[in-house]
Amino acid sequence: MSIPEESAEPSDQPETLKTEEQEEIIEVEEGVLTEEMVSEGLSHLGLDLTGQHHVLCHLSLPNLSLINIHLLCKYAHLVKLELQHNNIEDISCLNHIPHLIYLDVSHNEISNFFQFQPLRYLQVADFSHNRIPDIKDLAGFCCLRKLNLDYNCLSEVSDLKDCSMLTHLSLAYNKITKISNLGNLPLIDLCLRGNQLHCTEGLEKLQNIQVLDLSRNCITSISGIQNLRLLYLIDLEKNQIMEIEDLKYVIELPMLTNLNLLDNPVQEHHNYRLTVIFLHQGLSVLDNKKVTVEEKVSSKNMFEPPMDIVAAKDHIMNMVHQMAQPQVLYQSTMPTPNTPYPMLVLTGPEGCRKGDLVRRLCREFGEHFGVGICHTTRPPYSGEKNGVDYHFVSEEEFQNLVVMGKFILTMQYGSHLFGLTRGAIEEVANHGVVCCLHMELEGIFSLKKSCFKPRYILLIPTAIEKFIIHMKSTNRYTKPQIDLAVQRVPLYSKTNEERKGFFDNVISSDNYDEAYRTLLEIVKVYIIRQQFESLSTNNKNSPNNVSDFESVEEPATTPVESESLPGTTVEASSAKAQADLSCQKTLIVSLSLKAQHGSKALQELASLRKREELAREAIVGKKPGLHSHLFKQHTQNVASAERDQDPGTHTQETSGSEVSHATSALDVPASLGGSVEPLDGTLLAQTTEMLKGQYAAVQTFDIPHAEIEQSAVPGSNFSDCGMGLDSQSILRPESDGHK
Ligand SMILES: Nc1ncnc2c1ncn2[C@@H]1O[C@H](COP(=O)(O)OP(=O)(O)OP(=O)(O)O)[C@@H](O)[C@H]1O
Repeated sequence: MSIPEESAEPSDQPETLKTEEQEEIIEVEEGVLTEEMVSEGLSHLGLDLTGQHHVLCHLSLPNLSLINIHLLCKYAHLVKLELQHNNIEDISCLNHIPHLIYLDVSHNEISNFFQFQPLRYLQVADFSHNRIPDIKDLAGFCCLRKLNLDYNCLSEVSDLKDCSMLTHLSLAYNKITKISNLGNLPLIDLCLRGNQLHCTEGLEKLQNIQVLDLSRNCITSISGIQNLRLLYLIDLEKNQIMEIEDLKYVIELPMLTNLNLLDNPVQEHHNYRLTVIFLHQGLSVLDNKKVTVEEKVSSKNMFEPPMDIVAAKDHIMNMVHQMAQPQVLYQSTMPTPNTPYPMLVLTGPEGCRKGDLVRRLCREFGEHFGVGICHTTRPPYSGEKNGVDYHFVSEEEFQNLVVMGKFILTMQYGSHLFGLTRGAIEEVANHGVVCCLHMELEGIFSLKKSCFKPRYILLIPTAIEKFIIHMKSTNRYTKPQIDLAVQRVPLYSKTNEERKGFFDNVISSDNYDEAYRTLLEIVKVYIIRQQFESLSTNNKNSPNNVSDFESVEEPATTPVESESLPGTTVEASSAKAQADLSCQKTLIVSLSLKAQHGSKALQELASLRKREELAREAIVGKKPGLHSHLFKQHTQNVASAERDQDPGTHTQETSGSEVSHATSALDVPASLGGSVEPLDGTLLAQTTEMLKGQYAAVQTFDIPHAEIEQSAVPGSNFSDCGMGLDSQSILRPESDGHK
């Protein structure tokens, strides 16, 4: 059976037609938006344009390979339209959807930027992953807040200046080499990740910006971003920032808390992380890692250590070097609980003439005071003499002295080193006088860590202009030196304010002569008290107690207090200038008193008395200790066992004591020339009488008695108002201090 040709023909014809139709339908279905698709993608019931009918106003049509979306012209009521992941090139249908608020056409084939009538209500537009080559004027899009243009073909950012509502703009992974014409956009968040920027030029006017992503560019300079005062996060990962110096613009950003510099050459710098943390102390996240409190403290200690830390380090260094040397006995300055070696230290900024004051005091009252001569690497000023003003040494010599453990303290001031040796104090102490020093604040911090407990007097300029004029007039100081000195003035006043009792007295240095008079006021009271104190100590320790001495009225402290403002001190000082004469008389009295005892200072006698007493106690077995082995030869082992139990006895002084006493139980200290006999009760009694006489003389010499009484330390007695270890300061700080 065969099929007739005719019948075969007609059946063929429709077959062919059907295939074409079918193909056409398939083609349409593949790229064209249909009603069915729309109906499936609609959601969210809302009101239409008239406000009278309810309509579905969200349309979501992702991943449908759509090319033709003209059908959307019929859906004018849409407010949200999502067309991501299609193949759309033409979005002109949007002209017919005037109330659109949200538009997502990401991942399409769009190459024309916003080629439709301005959508007045459009707030959020996502055009990422398209082929847009440039940005055009968006002036009509007056509600646009967020615009995403990531992964397009943009080479320049411009023409956005009229988007007066635009706060979020993302332009990541384009080919942008230049930012221009952004004007004063109210941008808060700007992303320029993955472009080809070399600098941050063009961003400086974005005053509202808070988050800035500039990662994965070729940025070498971030100049201009210092103007972005609200910026709190800046991502600069994978750029070409080389130097810490380049970060100076970041450091000026007051709100910055989060900085990312990962994969920049600057990270290779030594101590990079701590340096950046130190430079911007407001950072809480650096390189995507939380900044810890420990890091902040370490960075501060590394780059701007508090004076306490510097002093502690200096002290440790000097102690270690001292320990490494053969131990030396310093007889004259050996501290004991009741008779510390008295010292007077003047501090203040360079140029306040504290050195001159120290020298003048020691020149005029050399029987009481001697200058402790420090070492320095600075060259002598004209007129200065080696061994008189300083021991002028080379840097190498200075370092050798450090290693030899000679220093009690060292400090660098400007480009020069300064140091105080134990020998310098001992030298003065050997003459039986008070050691006077002048030094910068750092030196004070360091000295406070030592066994010495001097009286500290702060000299502070209150009239800065005058201070500068004085410094200039000396022709000694360079401009940077003057600047440094002036800059350090607040450091002194701040220390005085914050650390109650840190300084025993404060004197204004504005007027040199007045400052000297005030200094005399302070030291005159000191001299009297010091002598009474020494005597009192001897008196207590002596078996031949001079009982009637105890009835002597306690002298007073000076009213110049460390807490008083420098200005107040000046007033006080001028009020007391009239008492200067009496002060001088007092000094004369004490000088004559001293003359009667040969050249030995009372504090020396007291020191000797103390040691004698310890020896005496050891003999009678009342207080076995260091001295006991000197007398009980047969119990040597026991004594050394005791010593071993007390690690404190291995201090420099102790070991020295052992050496010195090894020859004779009652050896006279070398500082006394080895010829002075141990004191006996008669001498003590004589001394007491002498001082009583002196005290009476002082009273007749017009020392304002009321002044003395007013400032007396309540509850204290003579033995605890000395100027040293375990004693209250003579001029008691008003509140609890740090001494
Ligand atoms: N051992 C030391 N430790 C700490 N500071 C010191 C030491 N020796 C000196 N100084 C201080 O170093 C600073 C510089 O010393 P320099 O002798 O150049 O000062 P100056 O110009 O004489 O200052 P001033 O007029 O205040 O005495 C001064 O403030 C001085 O007091």
